[in-house]
Amino acid sequence: MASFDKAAFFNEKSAKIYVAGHRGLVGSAIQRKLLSLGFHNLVLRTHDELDLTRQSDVESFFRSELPSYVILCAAKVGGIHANSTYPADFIAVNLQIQTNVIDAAYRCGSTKKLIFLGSSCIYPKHAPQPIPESALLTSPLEPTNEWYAIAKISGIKMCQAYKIQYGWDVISAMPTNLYGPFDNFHPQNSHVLPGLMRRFHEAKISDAKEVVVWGSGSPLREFLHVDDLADAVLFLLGNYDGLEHVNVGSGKEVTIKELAEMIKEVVGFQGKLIWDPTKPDGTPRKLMDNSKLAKLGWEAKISLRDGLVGTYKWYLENAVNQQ
Ligand SMILES: NC(=O)C1=CN([C@@H]2O[C@H](COP(=O)(O)OP(=O)(O)OC[C@H]3O[C@@H](n4cnc5c(N)ncnc54)[C@H](OP(=O)(O)O)[C@@H]3O)[C@@H](O)[C@H]2O)C=CC1
Ligand SMILES: C[C@H]1O[C@H](OP(=O)(O)OP(=O)(O)OC[C@H]2O[C@@H](n3cnc4c(=O)[nH]c(N)nc43)[C@H](O)[C@@H]2O)[C@@H](O)[C@@H](O)C1=O
Repeated sequence: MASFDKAAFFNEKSAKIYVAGHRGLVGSAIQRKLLSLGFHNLVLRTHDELDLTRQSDVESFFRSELPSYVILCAAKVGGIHANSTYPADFIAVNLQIQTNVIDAAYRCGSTKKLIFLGSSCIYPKHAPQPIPESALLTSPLEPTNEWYAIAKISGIKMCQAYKIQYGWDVISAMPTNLYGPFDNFHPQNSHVLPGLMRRFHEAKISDAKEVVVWGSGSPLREFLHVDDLADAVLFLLGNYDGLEHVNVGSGKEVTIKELAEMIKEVVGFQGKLIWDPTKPDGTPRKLMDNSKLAKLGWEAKISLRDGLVGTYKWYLENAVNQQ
């Protein structure tokens, strides 16, 4: 197995890079970033072309493509409602995808480095704030997304195990809540930001007087624009080869009430917000400690307000007729 030269990644513009999940929120941003930096030998497969839950298909794909780098952003993803409603899918599909991809990438022999993406929901419900990487597995998880979190924790541990046993250069990044172009704007299954953007937009168009927002409005969340995340992922590929996972966030948090007011204003909805207390709040607070990544030399650039304006523009131009 070739060893990883930290400086080399950004000079290897012809390296074969497999972006798993390239049509999703994160994968599409990573693809844009790679192309903008001059990387041109990308390997891409849609879900229909390669179902990553099928072990033998994944093994054949790696044996024939032999990528040098793998960025693993294919996953079963959704907001608080989807996580609570489809726990079997969230645990099984994510375990299958990540196990198949990580193992096949290692065994095909060509992959110099793989980055696995987890999520800030791996941390305990009542973790110390801001949450350091060392808070992993220190107390119970948030019940609304524990199935997804357990799969993601297994992914981190699998990467560590392959690094320890085989000396393979495999790392994990834990992004906070993300948003941006190519997000999922589904009314029930999406995350809060695209879900509310769509609801406020549809209320504005239909001249509705009220919009219902889930929960109490008091939970705190940290949002990161997906273009910042893509930049951080490539930064880590070029600059990090440690055993421990790395938090990736903006360092800024807002309450869901503040977020809702901001989206309302960006969309231009004039009516009232009605809070639905029958819907779960989820984790009360989820601000990550991003000092490890800051010490390596990376920080977020896109403010939440600018990111919201850009995302709403993208929504109007590309996704407004989505079902
Ligand atoms: N969105 C967020 O707020 C956060 C996301 N993350 C993590 O970032 C990563 C990317 O998430 P995100 O971009 O939001 O997710 P999306 O749902 O936007 O994209 C997921 C991608 O995975 C692909 N995919 C899903 N199942 C399969 C399968 N069985 N076989 C092949 N491909 C499959 C989809 O392919 P296709 O398009 O062809 O259907 C899609 O391109 C995930 O690991 C997620 O856990 C972490 C923190 C927050
Ligand atoms: C990224 C992270 O995302 C998920 O965790 P979450 O942060 O709780 O995700 P969320 O965006 O769905 O909700 C954030 C908050 O917002 C409130 N909320 C209000 N109104 C709407 C609403 O309309 N839709 C949604 N989804 N939430 C709403 C909602 O009640 C909650 O208090 C994990 O499942 C897991 O997938 C994960 O890793």
